Amino acid sequence: MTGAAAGLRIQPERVRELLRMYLVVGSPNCRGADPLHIVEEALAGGVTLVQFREKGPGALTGEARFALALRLQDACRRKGVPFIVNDDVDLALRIGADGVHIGQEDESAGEVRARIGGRRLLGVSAHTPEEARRAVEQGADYLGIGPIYPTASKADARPVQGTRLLSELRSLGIGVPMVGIGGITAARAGDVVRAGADGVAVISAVTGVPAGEVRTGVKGFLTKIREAL
Ligand SMILES: Cc1ncc(COP(=O)(O)OP(=O)(O)O)c(N)n1
Ligand SMILES: Cc1nc(C(=O)O)sc1CCOP(=O)(O)O
Ligand SMILES: [Mg+2]
Repeated sequence: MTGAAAGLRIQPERVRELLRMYLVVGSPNCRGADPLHIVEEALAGGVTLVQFREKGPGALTGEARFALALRLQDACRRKGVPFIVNDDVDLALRIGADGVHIGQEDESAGEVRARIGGRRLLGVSAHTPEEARRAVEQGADYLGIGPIYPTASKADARPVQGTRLLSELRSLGIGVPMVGIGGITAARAGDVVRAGADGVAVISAVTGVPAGEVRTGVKGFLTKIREAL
């Protein structure tokens, strides 16, 4: 499937900035609130990248999932914020998303890069220096490193690793853009960035607060991130 053209041309030198405050979101994370409203509030607060991760108990399937992806992508387009699809390359191509995020249990990075072409962003989860190097060789634009802290948002998360792997990868000279993920709160965001991440990827600290607090919550994250850069 070739699908719709990607909407935004993302320059490689912009990737670090896009990772600063990365919202990962699906309807199961929104605790009954409208995911579109949560995403719009998060965009108003200043999130820099959004990943559609429709996964876990009660996740939408089929056309309802497709329709939600389109609505969230439209909201991101209106703000000029890139929209990434988790795991599902077919969906990303069908809606003309700006990229895909995959893990070690998904299709290989090389295969996904071949399918999405050079214009779309490719994010890959890595848990060791070897996985990080292989992902970069196969065309990853950025790495997702986690779980940094305990998380309730991913049932099959690997053991918590703290900020150790981020620092190790940087000390090995791996300079690719990286984002920390897993249990990250505004209070912890500075430590993640100081360890070497270009930004933080967050589910519950944004989607799990009352909708009226999402915007100020995101602004609070951005303050801590900027202080740590
Ligand atoms: C930014 C970011 N980093 C890591 C992940 C996790 O990806 P994966 O290991 O494939 O797990 P699932 O999210 O698919 O359950 C991510 N989604 N985003
Ligand atoms: C989607 C995801 N991936 C992880 C990894 O370790 O790769 S942790 C995680 C869940 C992040 O959600 P929260 O911010 O609520 O902890
Ligand atoms: Mg995955």
